[in-house]
Amino acid sequence: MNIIKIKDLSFSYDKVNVLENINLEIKKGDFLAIIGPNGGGKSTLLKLILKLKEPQKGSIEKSLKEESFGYVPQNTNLNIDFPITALEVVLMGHIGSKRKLFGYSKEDIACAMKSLEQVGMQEFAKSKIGNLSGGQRQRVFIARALCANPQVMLLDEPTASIDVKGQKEVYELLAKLNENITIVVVSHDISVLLNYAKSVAHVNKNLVYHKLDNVEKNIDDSEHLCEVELLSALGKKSSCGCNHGY
Ligand SMILES: Nc1ncnc2c1ncn2[C@@H]1O[C@H](COP(=O)(O)OP(=O)(O)OP(=O)(O)O)[C@@H](O)[C@H]1O
Repeated sequence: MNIIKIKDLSFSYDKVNVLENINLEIKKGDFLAIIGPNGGGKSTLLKLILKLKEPQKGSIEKSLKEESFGYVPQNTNLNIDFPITALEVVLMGHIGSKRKLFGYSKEDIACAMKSLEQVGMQEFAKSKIGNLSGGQRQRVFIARALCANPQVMLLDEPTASIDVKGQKEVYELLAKLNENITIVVVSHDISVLLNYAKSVAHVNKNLVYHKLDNVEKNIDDSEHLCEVELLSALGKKSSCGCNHGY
């Protein structure tokens, strides 16, 4: 079943075309990696899917209600020096949350604790967000999106500035969540990511889609291959725009 169907989509900022004739179908249960060079249009594509921007040409059809889509943005607007706990960060994402004068309801807190448990961070509920590692903090942001009970989760570079061990932990968590939730993740950590993804969309103004089912995915994540080399290792070709002759 298609959850998202993008047809002939184009988008420009101030007449500069960033996405051109994009076609993509995202199926229920997919784990889609969106990769591509800096400025290639990946974040813009996520924002269009989330209706944070409107396409100038083409269409995006969704078979689920808007509230079924959870979003973990690239730069969470949160000052990590602000003295807020992991639990409070998660509570901010609880859709039914009605902030009371003296705190949140028991149900809100139970729901937030459940989300923290899902990401393995329950024991850090009372820790200040600034005292957590990058990987732990990211898991808290994922818990915040989980609190709204999404069927699809879109994440924009969830492992930026996290070490390889932390990256793997985040992707392993996403793979576990993928048992019930469709995952769409923008990332530059492709050597790690491709070991978890079921399909990959390479975005550089245009979009090239590869299904990764039935492909040997034992990619050595200690090697830092470029996107074209990786896709080529998977037996695919890409038009990524690097100087590799494709
Ligand atoms: N609000 C904006 N106004 C004008 N131009 C923008 C705006 N947002 C992004 N752009 C431009 O659109 C292009 C695509 O940006 P986008 O953030 O979608 O790329 P990206 O693939 O996510 O990049 P990165 O990997 O660096 O995060 C870039 O050239 C960027 O400078």
